[in-house]
Amino acid sequence: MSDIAALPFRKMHGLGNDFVVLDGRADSRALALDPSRIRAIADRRAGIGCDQLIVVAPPTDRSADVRMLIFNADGSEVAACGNATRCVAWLAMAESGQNSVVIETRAGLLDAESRGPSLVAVDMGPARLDWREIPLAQAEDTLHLGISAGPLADPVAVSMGNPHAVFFVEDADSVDLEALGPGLEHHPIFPERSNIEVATILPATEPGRGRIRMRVWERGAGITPACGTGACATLVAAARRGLTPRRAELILDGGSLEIEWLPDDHVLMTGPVASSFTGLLDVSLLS
Ligand SMILES: N[C@@H](CCC[C@H](N)C(=O)O)C(=O)O
Repeated sequence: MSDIAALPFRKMHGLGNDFVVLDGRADSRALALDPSRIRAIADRRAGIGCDQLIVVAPPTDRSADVRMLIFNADGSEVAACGNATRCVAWLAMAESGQNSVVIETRAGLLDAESRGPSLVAVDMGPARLDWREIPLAQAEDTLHLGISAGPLADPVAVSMGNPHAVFFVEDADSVDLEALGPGLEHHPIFPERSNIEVATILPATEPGRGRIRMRVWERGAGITPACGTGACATLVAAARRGLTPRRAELILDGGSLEIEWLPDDHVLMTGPVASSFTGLLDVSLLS
């Protein structure tokens, strides 16, 4: 029998966008996973299966309660993940018994607070709109990016700490994202690749609050049922184009998020958190 202990994990999700969450504060092996191990854990047939692997780590900034590391299913480390931020905030608030928490990410310090037993609001920081911040390979107007693929054209580029290209279409549900996503994700205009959103503006049901149907092809993960940063980027893109007010319900495959682009340019995201089960990672996935 192996004397190497298995590593505890928790499976969580935000609107079906699912995560394997490891605690690097309790076991430093979680802080040293290389991309091939991350891919093995994320594999839905041979591993645990997830869209992103999240490692909770000790903060390096004294004003933060916890730090989170974010890895896509393909093993790439990224700076932002809206749905996982709500999950980590929920865990940190459960640990501390507090109603609010500060989370350190590579995209910055994010303030989160509880809005109910399994509802969390996160200030996702400012939307970044300069072409260098997306980043793009060359100077371009981020409100009208000159790229296209099949029926998709003229996206808005927004960074929420990670890159997004939002295409507005008549009917987001009829877009073949499986076919169009990979080429757009790897388009040469995006030196760090990009997340790709397709969005349709729906009739509003109350004044001052838009409604947007959105689907996503995530960089490093493919089609997922929801993307928190994608929802933030889509609301910002719609408001910049004058298609909605600065607040909207974003209707994703996995459910809805409430998004508001605040006057200080920060984006507030509110949505649910779910903890599915806990388990032990087989040591064969760690070596
Ligand atoms: N699912 C996430 C975004 C995860 C990272 C993204 N795929 C990227 O590569 O930037 C979310 O909820 O925001």
